[in-house]
Amino acid sequence: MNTPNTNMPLQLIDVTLEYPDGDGTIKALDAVNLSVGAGKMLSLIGPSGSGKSSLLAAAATLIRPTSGLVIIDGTTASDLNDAQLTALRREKIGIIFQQPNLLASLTAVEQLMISDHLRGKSLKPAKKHAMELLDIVGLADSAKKRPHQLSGGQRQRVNIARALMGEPKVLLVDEPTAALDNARSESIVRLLAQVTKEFSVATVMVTHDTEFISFTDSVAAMRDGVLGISELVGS
Ligand SMILES: Nc1ncnc2c1ncn2[C@@H]1O[C@H](COP(=O)(O)OP(=O)(O)OP(=O)(O)O)[C@@H](O)[C@H]1O
Repeated sequence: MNTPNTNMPLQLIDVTLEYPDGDGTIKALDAVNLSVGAGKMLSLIGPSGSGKSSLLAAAATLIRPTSGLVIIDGTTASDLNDAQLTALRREKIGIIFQQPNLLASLTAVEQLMISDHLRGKSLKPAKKHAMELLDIVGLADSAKKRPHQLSGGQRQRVNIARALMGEPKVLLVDEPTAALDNARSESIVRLLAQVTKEFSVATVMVTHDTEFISFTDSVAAMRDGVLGISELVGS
Protein backbone atom coordinates (compact mmCIF):
# COMPACT_ATOMS: atom_id res chain seq x y z
CA MET A 1 0.00 0.00 0.00
CA ASN A 2 1.43 3.40 -0.89
CA THR A 3 -1.53 5.74 -1.05
CA PRO A 4 -3.24 7.63 1.78
CA ASN A 5 -5.99 5.60 3.40
CA THR A 6 -8.28 7.52 5.72
CA ASN A 7 -9.37 4.33 7.48
CA MET A 8 -5.79 4.25 8.72
CA PRO A 9 -5.31 7.41 10.80
CA LEU A 10 -1.59 6.68 11.01
CA GLN A 11 0.52 5.52 8.07
CA LEU A 12 4.28 5.51 7.68
CA ILE A 13 5.44 4.58 4.19
CA ASP A 14 9.10 3.75 3.61
CA VAL A 15 10.18 6.20 6.29
CA THR A 16 13.93 6.62 6.64
CA LEU A 17 15.48 9.01 9.15
CA GLU A 18 19.19 9.75 9.21
CA TYR A 19 21.05 11.81 11.78
CA PRO A 20 24.51 13.29 11.17
CA ASP A 21 27.14 11.17 12.91
CA GLY A 22 30.71 12.44 12.64
CA ASP A 23 31.66 12.35 8.97
CA GLY A 24 28.75 10.07 8.12
CA THR A 25 25.17 9.49 9.11
CA ILE A 26 23.32 7.09 11.36
CA LYS A 27 20.06 5.54 10.21
CA ALA A 28 17.64 5.78 13.11
CA LEU A 29 14.76 4.59 10.88
CA ASP A 30 15.39 2.37 7.89
CA ALA A 31 12.49 2.15 5.39
CA VAL A 32 9.82 1.76 8.06
CA ASN A 33 6.29 0.83 6.96
CA LEU A 34 3.53 0.95 9.51
CA SER A 35 -0.23 1.44 9.44
CA VAL A 36 -2.47 1.65 12.47
CA GLY A 37 -6.25 1.63 12.13
CA ALA A 38 -8.87 3.58 14.04
CA GLY A 39 -9.57 1.97 17.41
CA LYS A 40 -6.38 -0.13 17.27
CA MET A 41 -3.41 -0.05 19.62
CA LEU A 42 0.07 -1.15 18.69
CA SER A 43 2.90 -1.82 21.14
CA LEU A 44 6.34 -0.84 19.92
CA ILE A 45 9.18 -2.69 21.60
CA GLY A 46 12.92 -2.98 20.98
CA PRO A 47 16.29 -2.46 22.62
CA SER A 48 17.68 0.93 23.59
CA GLY A 49 18.83 2.88 20.54
CA SER A 50 16.77 0.79 18.11
CA GLY A 51 14.78 3.81 16.91
CA LYS A 52 11.54 3.71 18.92
CA SER A 53 11.66 7.38 19.97
CA SER A 54 12.66 8.36 16.45
CA LEU A 55 9.61 6.53 15.10
CA LEU A 56 7.31 8.30 17.58
CA ALA A 57 8.89 11.68 16.76
CA ALA A 58 8.44 11.09 13.02
CA ALA A 59 4.83 9.91 13.54
CA ALA A 60 4.20 12.98 15.73
CA THR A 61 5.52 15.13 12.82
CA LEU A 62 7.97 16.64 15.31
CA ILE A 63 10.80 15.58 13.03
CA ARG A 64 10.78 15.41 9.23
CA PRO A 65 12.06 12.10 7.87
CA THR A 66 14.94 12.04 5.40
CA SER A 67 12.67 10.17 2.98
CA GLY A 68 9.31 8.45 2.96
CA LEU A 69 5.83 9.59 3.93
CA VAL A 70 4.07 10.18 7.22
CA ILE A 71 0.32 10.33 6.65
CA ILE A 72 -1.98 11.50 9.43
CA ASP A 73 -5.69 10.91 8.85
CA GLY A 74 -5.18 11.10 5.09
CA THR A 75 -2.93 14.19 5.14
CA THR A 76 0.66 13.75 4.00
CA ALA A 77 2.82 15.62 6.51
CA SER A 78 5.66 16.32 4.07
CA ASP A 79 3.28 18.41 1.91
CA LEU A 80 2.80 20.88 4.76
CA ASN A 81 4.83 23.87 5.94
CA ASP A 82 5.77 24.26 9.61
CA ALA A 83 2.68 26.29 10.54
CA GLN A 84 0.38 23.77 8.84
CA LEU A 85 2.19 20.93 10.60
CA THR A 86 1.64 22.60 13.96
CA ALA A 87 -2.08 22.88 13.16
CA LEU A 88 -2.18 19.22 12.06
CA ARG A 89 -0.57 18.16 15.34
CA ARG A 90 -2.99 20.25 17.39
CA GLU A 91 -6.02 18.89 15.56
CA LYS A 92 -5.11 15.27 15.00
CA ILE A 93 -2.38 14.06 17.34
CA GLY A 94 -2.29 13.43 21.08
CA ILE A 95 1.12 12.87 22.63
CA ILE A 96 1.69 11.26 26.01
CA PHE A 97 5.18 11.34 27.44
CA GLN A 98 6.69 9.17 30.13
CA GLN A 99 6.56 11.90 32.76
CA PRO A 100 3.26 13.76 32.86
CA ASN A 101 4.42 17.37 32.51
CA LEU A 102 1.53 18.85 34.48
CA LEU A 103 1.54 22.43 35.70
CA ALA A 104 2.13 22.42 39.46
CA SER A 105 -0.27 25.24 40.29
CA LEU A 106 -3.29 23.91 38.37
CA THR A 107 -5.98 21.47 39.44
CA ALA A 108 -6.63 18.35 37.35
CA VAL A 109 -9.65 19.87 35.67
CA GLU A 110 -7.75 23.08 34.90
CA GLN A 111 -4.89 21.13 33.28
CA LEU A 112 -7.46 19.79 30.82
CA MET A 113 -9.42 23.02 30.36
CA ILE A 114 -6.30 24.89 29.19
CA SER A 115 -6.16 22.56 26.24
CA ASP A 116 -9.67 23.49 25.03
CA HIS A 117 -9.12 27.13 25.93
CA LEU A 118 -6.06 27.25 23.66
CA ARG A 119 -8.26 25.86 20.90
CA GLY A 120 -10.64 28.79 21.38
CA LYS A 121 -13.38 27.08 23.39
CA SER A 122 -15.03 29.12 26.13
CA LEU A 123 -14.66 28.13 29.77
CA LYS A 124 -18.03 26.51 30.45
CA PRO A 125 -17.97 23.94 27.62
CA ALA A 126 -14.25 23.40 28.25
CA LYS A 127 -15.01 22.52 31.89
CA LYS A 128 -17.84 20.18 30.89
CA HIS A 129 -15.59 18.42 28.37
CA ALA A 130 -12.76 18.19 30.92
CA MET A 131 -15.06 16.70 33.58
CA GLU A 132 -16.34 14.09 31.11
CA LEU A 133 -12.81 13.00 30.33
CA LEU A 134 -11.74 12.95 33.99
CA ASP A 135 -14.72 10.70 34.62
CA ILE A 136 -13.65 8.34 31.82
CA VAL A 137 -10.12 8.03 33.25
CA GLY A 138 -11.54 7.42 36.76
CA LEU A 139 -10.67 10.78 38.29
CA ALA A 140 -14.01 12.56 38.60
CA ASP A 141 -13.51 12.81 42.36
CA SER A 142 -10.02 14.28 41.99
CA ALA A 143 -10.88 17.14 39.64
CA LYS A 144 -9.85 19.78 42.16
CA LYS A 145 -6.58 18.17 43.16
CA ARG A 146 -3.23 19.60 42.15
CA PRO A 147 -0.43 17.35 40.83
CA HIS A 148 1.29 16.97 44.25
CA GLN A 149 -1.99 15.63 45.70
CA LEU A 150 -2.20 12.89 43.06
CA SER A 151 -0.32 9.58 42.83
CA GLY A 152 2.00 8.86 39.89
CA GLY A 153 -0.69 6.70 38.29
CA GLN A 154 -3.32 9.40 38.76
CA ARG A 155 -1.02 12.00 37.22
CA GLN A 156 -0.57 9.75 34.21
CA ARG A 157 -4.39 9.44 33.98
CA VAL A 158 -4.66 13.25 33.89
CA ASN A 159 -2.01 13.22 31.17
CA ILE A 160 -4.04 10.72 29.12
CA ALA A 161 -7.26 12.69 29.60
CA ARG A 162 -5.47 15.89 28.56
CA ALA A 163 -4.17 14.26 25.38
CA LEU A 164 -7.76 13.29 24.51
CA MET A 165 -9.15 16.82 24.93
CA GLY A 166 -8.26 17.71 21.33
CA GLU A 167 -10.19 14.66 20.06
CA PRO A 168 -7.13 13.30 18.27
CA LYS A 169 -7.13 10.65 15.56
CA VAL A 170 -3.68 9.42 16.56
CA LEU A 171 -2.34 8.85 20.08
CA LEU A 172 1.43 8.49 20.52
CA VAL A 173 2.55 7.24 23.89
CA ASP A 174 6.16 7.05 25.06
CA GLU A 175 6.88 4.64 27.93
CA PRO A 176 3.76 5.55 29.93
CA THR A 177 4.54 3.09 32.71
CA ALA A 178 8.23 3.81 33.19
CA ALA A 179 7.73 5.53 36.54
CA LEU A 180 4.98 3.24 37.87
CA ASP A 181 4.75 0.03 39.87
CA ASN A 182 3.35 -3.14 38.35
CA ALA A 183 -0.31 -2.77 39.33
CA ARG A 184 -0.47 0.86 38.25
CA SER A 185 1.35 0.05 35.00
CA GLU A 186 -1.24 -2.58 34.15
CA SER A 187 -4.13 -0.22 34.86
CA ILE A 188 -2.58 2.50 32.69
CA VAL A 189 -2.10 0.15 29.71
CA ARG A 190 -5.65 -1.14 30.17
CA LEU A 191 -6.91 2.45 30.23
CA LEU A 192 -5.00 3.27 27.03
CA ALA A 193 -6.51 0.19 25.35
CA GLN A 194 -9.96 1.25 26.56
CA VAL A 195 -9.75 4.85 25.31
CA THR A 196 -8.27 3.67 22.00
CA LYS A 197 -11.52 1.77 21.38
CA GLU A 198 -13.85 4.33 22.94
CA PHE A 199 -12.46 7.27 20.95
CA SER A 200 -11.50 5.27 17.82
CA VAL A 201 -7.94 6.56 17.85
CA ALA A 202 -4.91 4.87 16.31
CA THR A 203 -2.52 4.38 19.23
CA VAL A 204 1.17 3.56 19.25
CA MET A 205 2.73 2.84 22.65
CA VAL A 206 6.47 2.49 23.10
CA THR A 207 7.08 0.18 26.02
CA HIS A 208 9.64 -1.94 27.80
CA ASP A 209 6.89 -3.72 29.72
CA THR A 210 6.33 -6.73 27.46
CA GLU A 211 4.16 -8.08 30.26
CA PHE A 212 1.28 -5.81 29.25
CA ILE A 213 1.46 -6.00 25.47
CA SER A 214 -1.27 -8.63 25.43
CA PHE A 215 -3.74 -5.81 26.19
CA THR A 216 -2.88 -4.23 22.82
CA ASP A 217 -4.02 -5.32 19.35
CA SER A 218 -0.57 -5.92 17.89
CA VAL A 219 3.13 -5.66 18.55
CA ALA A 220 5.98 -4.38 16.39
CA ALA A 221 9.63 -4.84 17.29
CA MET A 222 12.40 -2.49 16.23
CA ARG A 223 16.05 -3.32 15.79
CA ASP A 224 18.67 -1.01 14.31
CA GLY A 225 16.02 1.23 12.78
CA VAL A 226 14.24 -1.67 11.08
CA LEU A 227 10.68 -2.53 12.05
CA GLY A 228 10.81 -6.28 12.57
CA ILE A 229 7.13 -6.99 12.39
CA SER A 230 5.14 -4.55 10.37
CA GLU A 231 1.55 -5.44 10.91
CA LEU A 232 -1.47 -3.93 9.36
CA VAL A 233 -4.09 -3.67 12.02
CA GLY A 234 -7.69 -2.63 11.93
CA SER A 235 -8.19 -3.02 8.20
N1 LIG B 1 19.30 13.85 17.75
C1 LIG B 1 20.07 12.82 17.41
N2 LIG B 1 21.25 13.00 16.80
C2 LIG B 1 22.02 11.95 16.43
N3 LIG B 1 21.70 10.65 16.64
C3 LIG B 1 20.54 10.42 17.27
C4 LIG B 1 19.65 11.46 17.70
N4 LIG B 1 18.56 10.90 18.29
C5 LIG B 1 18.76 9.56 18.25
N5 LIG B 1 19.93 9.28 17.64
C6 LIG B 1 20.45 7.92 17.36
O1 LIG B 1 19.46 7.25 16.59
C7 LIG B 1 19.36 5.88 17.00
C8 LIG B 1 17.93 5.59 17.47
O2 LIG B 1 17.68 6.32 18.67
P1 LIG B 1 16.26 6.35 19.41
O3 LIG B 1 16.38 7.32 20.54
O4 LIG B 1 15.20 6.57 18.41
O5 LIG B 1 16.16 4.85 19.97
P2 LIG B 1 15.20 4.25 21.12
O6 LIG B 1 14.86 2.87 20.67
O7 LIG B 1 14.09 5.19 21.36
O8 LIG B 1 16.14 4.19 22.37
P3 LIG B 1 15.72 4.25 23.96
O9 LIG B 1 14.91 3.03 24.25
O10 LIG B 1 17.04 4.26 24.64
O11 LIG B 1 14.96 5.54 24.13
C9 LIG B 1 20.40 5.67 18.09
O12 LIG B 1 21.57 5.18 17.47
C10 LIG B 1 20.64 7.08 18.62
O13 LIG B 1 21.94 7.21 19.13
